[in-house]
Amino acid sequence: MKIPVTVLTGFLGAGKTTLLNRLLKAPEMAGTAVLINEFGEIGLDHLLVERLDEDTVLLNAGCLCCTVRGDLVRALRDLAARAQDGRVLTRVVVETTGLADPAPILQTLMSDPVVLSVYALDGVVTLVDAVAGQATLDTQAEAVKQAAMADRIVLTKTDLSDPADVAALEARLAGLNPVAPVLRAVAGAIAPATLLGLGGFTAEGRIPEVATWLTAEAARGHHHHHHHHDPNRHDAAIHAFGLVFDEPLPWQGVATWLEMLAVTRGDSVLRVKGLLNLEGKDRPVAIHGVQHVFHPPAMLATWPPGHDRRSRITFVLRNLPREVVEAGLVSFVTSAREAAETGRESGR
Ligand SMILES: Nc1nc2c(ncn2[C@@H]2O[C@H](COP(=O)(O)OP(=O)(O)OP(=O)(O)O)[C@@H](O)[C@H]2O)c(=O)[nH]1
Repeated sequence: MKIPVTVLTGFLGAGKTTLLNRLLKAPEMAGTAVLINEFGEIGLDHLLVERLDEDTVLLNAGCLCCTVRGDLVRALRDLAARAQDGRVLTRVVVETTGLADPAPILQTLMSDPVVLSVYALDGVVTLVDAVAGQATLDTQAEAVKQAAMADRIVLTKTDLSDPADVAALEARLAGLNPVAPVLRAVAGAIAPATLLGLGGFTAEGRIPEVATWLTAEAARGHHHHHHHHDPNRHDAAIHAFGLVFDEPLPWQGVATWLEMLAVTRGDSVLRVKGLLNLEGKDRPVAIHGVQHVFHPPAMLATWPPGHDRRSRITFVLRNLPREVVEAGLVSFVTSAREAAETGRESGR
C-alpha cells in the first residue's frame, strides 16, 4: 500500500496551522508525518504546530513551489527510509506556504519516480479565509490556483464574516472549481474523514487552465532539472523578513502598533506572525495579522523546548519597506516603556 500524501494549502493566514493542529489530535491521524514550508527568513510554524517531534520537518529554505522542490523530494525519501526502519508512517501532510503555487508541488508528487514508488497523492485541501478571500482572489494569482486545484475547499473564519459575503464567496469558488465540495471549519473544527481518502488528484472536470498549468510545470521541470528560483513566480512587490528582539516587549506598545498597522497599512500587510516574550509573562504569546484583521493574541502553554526566548515576528508585506515597519514598532515599544517608567516614578 502506498502512503497517502495530503497537500494542505491556502493563502497566507487562511488557517492552515490551526486546522492542522486540530486534525493531528484525531486518533485516525496517528502516524502522520508533517512537512511544513514557510516563506520568509524566520520559520515560526514549526513552533506553532503543537506537536514538534521527529516527524515534523520544516522546509524553510524558501518557497516550496520554487527553491525547495528538491527538499520536498528529499524529505519524503528520508521519511520513507525511516518507515523502512520500522517507524510508523501512515500518512504525510504537506503544509505549503500561503504563497505557494500548487502546480509544481503536485507535478513533483505525481512524477518523481522515487516518490511515486512509496507515496500516492491523496488530495489537495485548500483553505479559503471567508474574510479576506474575495480580496485575495482579486489580487493573488496563487490563491486562484490553490482554489482551482483543490479536491476539497474549506472556508475558514465564517464566524467573522457576514453570511451574505460567505454565500458570494462560495459562489465564486464554485465557478473556479466545479469538482471540489466547499466545506466550512471554524477554528479548524472539521471531521478528518471529510478531508482524507480523496483518491488522488485529476485535472478532469476542472476549469481548463488547470491542465495548462500542470503541463507548463511538467515542461519547466524537464528543462531545468534542478529547478532554480524563478523571481517572476511571485509578485516582486511582495517581500518577507523577520525581526528578533532580545529583551521582553511591552504588550501595550506592541498592541497599539499592531492596531495602527492594520488600520493604516492593512492593504500592504499580507501576513504578520509572531511569537513574543512579553514583559511580566512566563509563557509565549502568538500574534497573527492577516490583511486588515488582527486576530486575538493567544498565550501558548509553554515555550517550545530547546528554543530561546527571544521574540520573533515575521512579516509578508506588499509595497511596504522593512525600515518603515521596524521604525514604527521600535518607536511604539519605546514610548510604552517610557510611559511605564513615568508611571512607576509618579507612583513612588
Ligand atoms: N475567528 C477565527 N479565527 C481563525 C479561524 N481559523 C484560523 N483563525 C486565526 O487566524 C490566524 C491565522 O491562522 P493560522 O492557522 O496561523 O494560518 P496559516 O494559514 O497557517 O498562516 P500562514 O502559515 O502564515 O500562511 C490565527 O490567529 C488563527 O487563530 C477561524 O475559523 N475563525
